[in-house]
Amino acid sequence: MTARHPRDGDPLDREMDEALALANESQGQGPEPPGTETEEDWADAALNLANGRPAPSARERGPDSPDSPDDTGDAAGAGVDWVETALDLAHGWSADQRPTRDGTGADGAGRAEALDAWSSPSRRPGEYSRRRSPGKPMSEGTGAAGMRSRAPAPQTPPPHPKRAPGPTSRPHPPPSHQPMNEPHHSPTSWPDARAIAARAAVKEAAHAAPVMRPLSEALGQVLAAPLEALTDLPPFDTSAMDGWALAGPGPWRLPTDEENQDHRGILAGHGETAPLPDGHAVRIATGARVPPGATAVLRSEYGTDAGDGWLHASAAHPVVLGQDIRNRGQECRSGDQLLPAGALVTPALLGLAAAAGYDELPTVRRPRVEVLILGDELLTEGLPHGGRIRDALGPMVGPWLRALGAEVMGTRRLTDEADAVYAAVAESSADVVVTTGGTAAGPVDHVHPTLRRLGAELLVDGVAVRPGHPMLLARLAAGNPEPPTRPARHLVGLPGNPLAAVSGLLTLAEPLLRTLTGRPAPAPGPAPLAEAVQGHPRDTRLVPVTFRQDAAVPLRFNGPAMLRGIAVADGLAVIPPGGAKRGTEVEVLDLPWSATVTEQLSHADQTSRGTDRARHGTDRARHGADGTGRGTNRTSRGTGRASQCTDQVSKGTDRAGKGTDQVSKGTDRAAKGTDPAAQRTPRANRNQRTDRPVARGDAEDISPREGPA
Ligand SMILES: Nc1nc2c(c(=O)[nH]1)N[C@H]1C(S)=C(S)[C@@H](COP(=O)(O)OP(=O)(O)OC[C@H]3O[C@@H](n4cnc5c(N)ncnc54)[C@H](O)[C@@H]3O)O[C@H]1N2
Ligand code: MOO
Repeated sequence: MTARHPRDGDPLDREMDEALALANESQGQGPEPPGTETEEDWADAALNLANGRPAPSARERGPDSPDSPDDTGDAAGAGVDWVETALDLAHGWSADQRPTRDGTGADGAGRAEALDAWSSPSRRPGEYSRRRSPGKPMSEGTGAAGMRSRAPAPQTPPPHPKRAPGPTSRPHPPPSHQPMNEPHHSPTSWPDARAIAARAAVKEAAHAAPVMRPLSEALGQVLAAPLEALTDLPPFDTSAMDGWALAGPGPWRLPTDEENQDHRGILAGHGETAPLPDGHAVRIATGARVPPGATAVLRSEYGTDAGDGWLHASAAHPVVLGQDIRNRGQECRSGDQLLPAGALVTPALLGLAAAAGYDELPTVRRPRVEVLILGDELLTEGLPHGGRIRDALGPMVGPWLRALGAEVMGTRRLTDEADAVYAAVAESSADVVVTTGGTAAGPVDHVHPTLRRLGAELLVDGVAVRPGHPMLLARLAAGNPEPPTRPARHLVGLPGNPLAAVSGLLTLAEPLLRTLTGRPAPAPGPAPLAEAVQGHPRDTRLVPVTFRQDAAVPLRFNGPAMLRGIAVADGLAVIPPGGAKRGTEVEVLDLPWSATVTEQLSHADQTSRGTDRARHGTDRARHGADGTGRGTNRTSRGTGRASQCTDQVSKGTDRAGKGTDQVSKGTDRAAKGTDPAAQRTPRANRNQRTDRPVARGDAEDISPREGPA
């Protein structure tokens, strides 16, 4: 699905994405990235780093420079944008010097407005866009058939001119054979896109009825209601030790043989026993119900039964009132809230729920998701051949969505035919349809036309993020062809470039599914960068990182079409427009790998029992113990991962060492409360599951009367 009309998009943006990827890989040889400095600096640095050479002055370069952009295949026309501007600035070209796509110079009449922008090279990209994009964004009523955009005004500078709306009044539904898509309009900022995705399905989530699941099938689900204790815990006064239950001060009279029908004394599981008279003792086991009248428990190693019918406490261990008795209700009283709605059902929660009297749990219904893979060029097996490549997203997206809490109904591969895509989306019974590929504006990119034919509402149409900017989120109308009573469905359009698809998963699918699965938002997890990362001047970048000593180390192979970096990553660092210097605390998005591992373990465990029931249970447990897994993920950060990534990272220990310095400085500052980053949760402290509200029952509560074990 790669054939494109030359006027449709941003090949130069993509070229710059690749340049950014290369720049990161070769930072050791290049200048420090400019951070938030000028766009010209950024363009210079990116290009030099990408080309692996020191930065010459702009005047040293000319139109014959090897990094000339004239091989990009982009038509000029509406195609002028900040990247071209940056390239020209980097090359020292003026507008009329800049080579055109056909190599003949300025492009003629259609170019006039664009050329106007070149006359002031110090202008920022938004200014060019503003001058050349007088039209309203599509969201303000461009009349694209059936499509409305709710995307708020972007925080980033105004849109790329190619995405600025043109006249889009088109009859509804448009013809399915429409060869070319509408131009993109203004991208939504990355934070706004995530916020919109998180809010998009609030109504649907609220109306979904909880599903009662037996404890054996509830692992990895989310509680749909608070977990309230159905009993006191412990439910009765309990002996904490093997020994004797005592009444009053000693020595204590032991039962005679006649009285002591069971020489083992009171065992766990026995019903209520006769009251213990003052001055008497009786053998008792750990977990047994303490008899009425007992005032303490004496551990077997602290007392002596001399065989004369009397029990003596050792002088070294004087008996304290109530010692080694766990009082009824010490952990909770019946009706206490143990965990809030939204808590992830972990193995520990299952244990607690059982202790508190539950046989089954009310869980949030998992959203049903269908994955549609678009692209005639994709092979499902064997080696790439004849211009065709392996489908990397089919095997990846479904499991990723499961890890995010979805029930994946299936993954279908579709041909690049408009009607096939339309039919698949229209007929899907999924709550969320996730497509891959076809989001751009080429002749066989059918996602936008399909949404138009369906009268979908575009909530996000392009995001100011690299990679992944063509990603989209739409609400599919609940009317025809569906029954009107049906809740709205959503569609997440992931771009075809594999890392761009990952970016879409984390930017749009994760917040959408988080709402639909009732999970709380993860606490922000900033980490200091072990090295500087080049930024895009206008868009957020998501860069695969691994952790070394809690600093985020950017990984190589982070180009839009590459998965090699993300495959060894611990997370995706959120690099703000303009870039980030070494030591800067940046947000790092977690990857749900460990949940997938949990799924596999669960699967292995269940299938070894070989029952249908087990298969069912595995399916249900599939998205795994997110929270517990995260802890594991984080603790492994400084150890195994670090060695694994030695050849992944572009810098030696020197840089990382400096990064570590920055970490400790950051920590110091945070401790003093002077650093704004201290407002957020440092990643190092996040093993404590800050993403889950703390309920009363979370607090450790050890009876002061229970001695040390
Ligand atoms: N003229 C323009 N062309 C492109 C633009 C643009 O703005 N203007 N944006 C580029 C960017 S950025 C991306 S990302 C892609 C998104 O395009 P689509 O979502 O329409 O995806 P495709 O064209 O179908 O595929 C893009 C690329 O990815 C490969 N691909 C697709 N699916 C898979 C898969 N399942 N497994 C592995 N690889 C896949 C496909 O072969 C293409 O190479 O558009 C750019 N173009
Ligand atoms: O390169 Mo695209 O940004 O991969 O989305």
